Amino acid sequence: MLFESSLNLNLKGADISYYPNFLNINEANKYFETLLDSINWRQDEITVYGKTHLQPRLTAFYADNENTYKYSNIRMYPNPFESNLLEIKNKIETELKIKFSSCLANLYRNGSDSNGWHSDDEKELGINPIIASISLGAERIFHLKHKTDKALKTKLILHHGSLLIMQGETQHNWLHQIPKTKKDIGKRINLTFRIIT
Ligand SMILES: O=C(O)CCC(=O)C(=O)O
Ligand SMILES: [Fe+2]
Repeated sequence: MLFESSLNLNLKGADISYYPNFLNINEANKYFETLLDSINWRQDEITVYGKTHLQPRLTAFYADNENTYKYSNIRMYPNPFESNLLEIKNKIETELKIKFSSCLANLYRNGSDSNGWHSDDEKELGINPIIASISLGAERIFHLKHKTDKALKTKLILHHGSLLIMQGETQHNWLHQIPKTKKDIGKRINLTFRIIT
């Protein structure tokens, strides 16, 4: 059973579980190497608090429909799914028994790339979205903090081949980020499968 070693974070007003070995090492290595080249990576300009700057990572957006995804004042137009992403999507869907429509991919080129505090609460995700997030490559730290109760925060390392699932009220009550790190680390790919209708 793939999910035998899972961890529920047990956070107030959140439903987050973590599966460190969702992909085995051979699958994880293969997907990391192929997706670095096969994904249509780009660096967009975003506008946050009225200021426009380049996003501190590369991204790409894939979907099996035409629906766009708008966040931080950019609108992402989907590419059709490519074969490796489809394989991973199918594997997650088989395990979770949920269909995803879309995948937002992130490439953190080194420790200077990051993803600032946010919730995935855009209206096209619907209420209480489920997000399945795959990590490949360098390990990065995932920070979580409660929106109102300042005492509540936690962090976990996202391992190569792992799956993190956020669902329920998580995005209402919590923010997450991938901070920069001064460590000399390599590239990390993150794939967030979402339902965008
Ligand atoms: O890179 C990660 O693990 C998080 C990505 C993320 O939060 C997002 O794309 O919304
Ligand atoms: Fe996010």
